[in-house]
Amino acid sequence: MSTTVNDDRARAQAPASHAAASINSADRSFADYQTRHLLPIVRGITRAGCVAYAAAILIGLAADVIEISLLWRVIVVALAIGASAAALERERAQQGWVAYAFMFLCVYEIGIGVFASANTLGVAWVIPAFAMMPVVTSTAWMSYRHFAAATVITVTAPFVTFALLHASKIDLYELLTYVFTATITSAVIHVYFSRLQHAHYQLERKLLEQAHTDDLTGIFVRQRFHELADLAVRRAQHRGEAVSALFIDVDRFKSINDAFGHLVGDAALVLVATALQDRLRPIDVFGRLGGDEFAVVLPNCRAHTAMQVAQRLRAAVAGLDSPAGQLTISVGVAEMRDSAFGLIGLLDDADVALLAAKAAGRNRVEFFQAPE
Ligand SMILES: Nc1nc2c(ncn2[C@@H]2O[C@H](COP(=O)(O)OP(=O)(O)OP(=O)(O)O)[C@@H](O)[C@H]2O)c(=O)[nH]1
Repeated sequence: MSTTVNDDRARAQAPASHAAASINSADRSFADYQTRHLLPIVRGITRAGCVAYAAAILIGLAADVIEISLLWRVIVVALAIGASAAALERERAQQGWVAYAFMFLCVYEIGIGVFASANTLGVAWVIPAFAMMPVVTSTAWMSYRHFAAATVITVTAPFVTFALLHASKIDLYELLTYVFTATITSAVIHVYFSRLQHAHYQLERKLLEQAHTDDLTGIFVRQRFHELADLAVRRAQHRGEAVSALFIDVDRFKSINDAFGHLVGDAALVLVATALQDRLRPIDVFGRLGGDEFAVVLPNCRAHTAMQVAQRLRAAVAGLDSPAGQLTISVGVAEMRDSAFGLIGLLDDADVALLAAKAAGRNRVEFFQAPE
């Protein structure tokens, strides 16, 4: 599953008014989740189906009920079953594997019918196989629509087969009884499995959001910031674009805590984080590194522009109306010097510049000066 910086920002940081806009991306990620969790189940079912068909042929031959003159039919259809299972093994794209799952189902239903046509016991032998199909495949479908389509196939195919092979009335009644029961059972399994899947997906999302965002300020925590910033730096380097970073620290924050208490200190941190975030672009990666330290990675941004952004952020914080009196920040700015440096090198440079800003008196922006 690929997560873009924008998707992640939208999920983790979007205000409620943007919630509707992210519905589509939520749907997309549920489909990704299903591919992650459902595809192994579907592949397991198709592998088991291949083994079951091969076993049925061998048992049929051992029991001497397969008509040797018609053996080719069964073998041809067995190869088709194997081919559609093999296609499913290779496909990961959602549209593709769903299509192959339906193809496998159709070929398998035909395979059961062909098996009935090539053995001396006729349809009686395959009634359990037809009845098992809805139950066995009940968990494989991504939506109620897909499940309904699969049900139409698993219910229709045996009756078409029985009509073509002129099954007796008693066989038809037997089939009807089992397929009816199996279809109801499969619907129950599918509904409960889907609900479970949805609940698990929502829980997974919630836990990820909690793990990725700082509960005080609502912005990315250090680890997530590093992951997304690293991605942004690599992407910029791959495209040959400039990338810059800001290292930000609130000035004399300890004295704010000491003078006003930690609750007011917390409120000041929220004010600062919100003011900074509001002035950044959606593609910028912004995180809290810990305490009163923040960092920003600015993709496609040269030193000159990064300095302007930093000055804008500094001025915005200095203009905040805070219960802790005037708040100020110091900002260190650096532009990626050498592609071999990577994110860590870039942040190190910005950190050195931040120390220079602190040393020069705070409430300042300093650019990293590379040693001669
Ligand atoms: N209220 C509050 N305080 C925090 C939090 N995390 C860290 N701190 C405090 O933030 C202060 C950070 O101080 P420093 O950055 O070391 O120093 P400073 O006072 O800001 O001084 P300079 O950085 O040199 O300007 C410490 O006193 C921490 O206890 C938090 O989540 N809430």
